Amino acid sequence: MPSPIIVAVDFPDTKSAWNFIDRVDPQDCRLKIGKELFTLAGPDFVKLIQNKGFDVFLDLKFHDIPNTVAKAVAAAADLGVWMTNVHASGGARMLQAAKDALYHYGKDAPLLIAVTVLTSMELADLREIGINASPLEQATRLAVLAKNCGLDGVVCSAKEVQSFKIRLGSQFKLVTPGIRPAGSSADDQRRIMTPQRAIAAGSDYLVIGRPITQSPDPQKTLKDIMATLDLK
Ligand SMILES: O=C(O)c1cc(=O)[nH]c(=O)n1[C@@H]1O[C@H](COP(=O)(O)O)[C@@H](O)[C@H]1O
Repeated sequence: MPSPIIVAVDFPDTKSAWNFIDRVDPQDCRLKIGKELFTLAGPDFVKLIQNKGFDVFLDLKFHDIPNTVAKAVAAAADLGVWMTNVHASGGARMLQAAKDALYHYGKDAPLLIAVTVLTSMELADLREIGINASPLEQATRLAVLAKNCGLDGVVCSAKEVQSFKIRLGSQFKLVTPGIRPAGSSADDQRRIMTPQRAIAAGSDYLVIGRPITQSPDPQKTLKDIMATLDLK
């Protein structure tokens, strides 16, 4: 069974990124390329990683007017990535435009995932930006919107997964960052859960960065985390 772990390859330069990538096995994880490395190294870097056999989640969290997001999502599809994402808070017309842009790619289209409430945010952060709902309420509102617009799933906290699986169905993919093995630092994350509990709750994919990328032996840490998971 393919690994549910997506490693967030967040590094300040390509040399350190390659040093990491060369030490992990594409059988054991997929790789997420985000704003830092994509800004530094661009599409060619993504292609090189794909050529090494890794599925790539291009995490650029597009959030703009519908036309701009549609074009950006199509550019991600042209790169041949496995998964890409947009912010659900861009609204229904933006989400629909993103979905429509992938129509012509058929089965080669990347999975299109909407970010709900960032896992670094808690109640007080939502209040600060004028949202008077709990993270669960706000994430639910955005996840329902994403599902109604035909997206493949959402990025959410593992704390929301149990409720979302019931409400949104088993086919709707739940991608959960904010994953921290017991005893590791939360860093800037707020709504966190252990890998074992996140999988037990129903997460489809675990996004894990620093606990693996900063490990002296990333492949061993990856295997250790996989050994804790009860995969069905
Ligand atoms: O879309 C994401 O991947 C994402 C959404 C979210 O709500 N929270 C979140 O942490 N992420 C990403 O997941 C990764 C988490 O990294 P670590 O905190 O190092 O495990 C980072 O690359 C974030 O950009």
